[in-house]
Amino acid sequence: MSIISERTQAPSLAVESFAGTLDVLSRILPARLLKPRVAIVCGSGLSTLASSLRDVVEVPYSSLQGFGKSTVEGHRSALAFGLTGEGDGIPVVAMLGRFHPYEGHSLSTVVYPIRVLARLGVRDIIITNAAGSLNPNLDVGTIVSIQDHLALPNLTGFHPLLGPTRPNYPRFLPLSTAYSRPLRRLVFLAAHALRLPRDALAEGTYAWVSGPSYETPAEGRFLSAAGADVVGMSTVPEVLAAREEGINVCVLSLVTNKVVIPEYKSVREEVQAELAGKAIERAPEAEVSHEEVLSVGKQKAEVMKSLVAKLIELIAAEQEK
Ligand SMILES: O=P(O)(O)O[C@H]1O[C@H](CO)[C@@H](O)[C@H]1O
Ligand code: HPA
Repeated sequence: MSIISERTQAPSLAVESFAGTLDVLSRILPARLLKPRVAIVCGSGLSTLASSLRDVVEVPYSSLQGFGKSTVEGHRSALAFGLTGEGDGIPVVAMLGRFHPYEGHSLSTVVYPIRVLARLGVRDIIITNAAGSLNPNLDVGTIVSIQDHLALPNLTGFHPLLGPTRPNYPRFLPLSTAYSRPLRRLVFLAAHALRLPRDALAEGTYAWVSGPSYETPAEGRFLSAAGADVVGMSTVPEVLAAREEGINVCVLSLVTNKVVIPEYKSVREEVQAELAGKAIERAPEAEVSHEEVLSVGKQKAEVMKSLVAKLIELIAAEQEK
């Protein structure tokens, strides 16, 4: 089996199921919710980002052809359609849970919901995730507005856009402006409007790794030396599909942990000191866990939620200009 068919499934299969998915949605949703103006993808532990929407209609992924099931704790499996903002409200759709390749989903399944959102008319997307910090200046709890990515899987052949050319899709997608500068500007204006402290929001580069293991110290050092500020196991495939569909992309990473990059202390010297009867100082060995990731998501849910809500208001105002 070729790399392409093994890794991506036939893209045409997914394309054929759009009609069924859109038909289900058009039967379930009231007209005012059927054309969302902005989409949110909720990262690990961040499904509450959609909890401030009103008049919500939740559509389980299980009722939508082509959607998988999210199996990761902290991810639900439903689309939430609702309104935000004052007056008539701004129609928004939130993905309560995403698919990661490490769960066993093909890359075409991972990005399928993004392609559905495009067909619902979404023009701007806010993709969120939980991420580990590789940059000593980015503390746990910081929100990072992503300006670029480093995707080793893409560079080595695990890429969501592999496959035959399709009509109306670019063969060679440019990515130098993938992370919309106008949207990143609105992120900082939203933070200003909310009077968030300066260090609550930073800018940085996201490294995509396949997971599901967290990074070894050497991998952490490698990604950091290569220019990445945060690392995670999602988002980049969604960004690529969104850009291919012509959607403007904004990514917000919540730093949930520091990637463990200790200074190596020689075990030989430690043993020699021990044998010589000298006192030895052992640094505690740290490990990251998904529980820690979820717990920071929970603690920071409110600030993320208000930032996303304000950002949607600003995006909607721009769309009307
Ligand atoms: O990127 P999201 O889905 O927020 O989740 C992040 O958290 C999980 C690891 O704790 C990984 O799936 C990683 O990508
Ligand atoms: N590494 C990879 N993905 C993650 C991390 C991490 O440290 N934290 C949250 N998602």
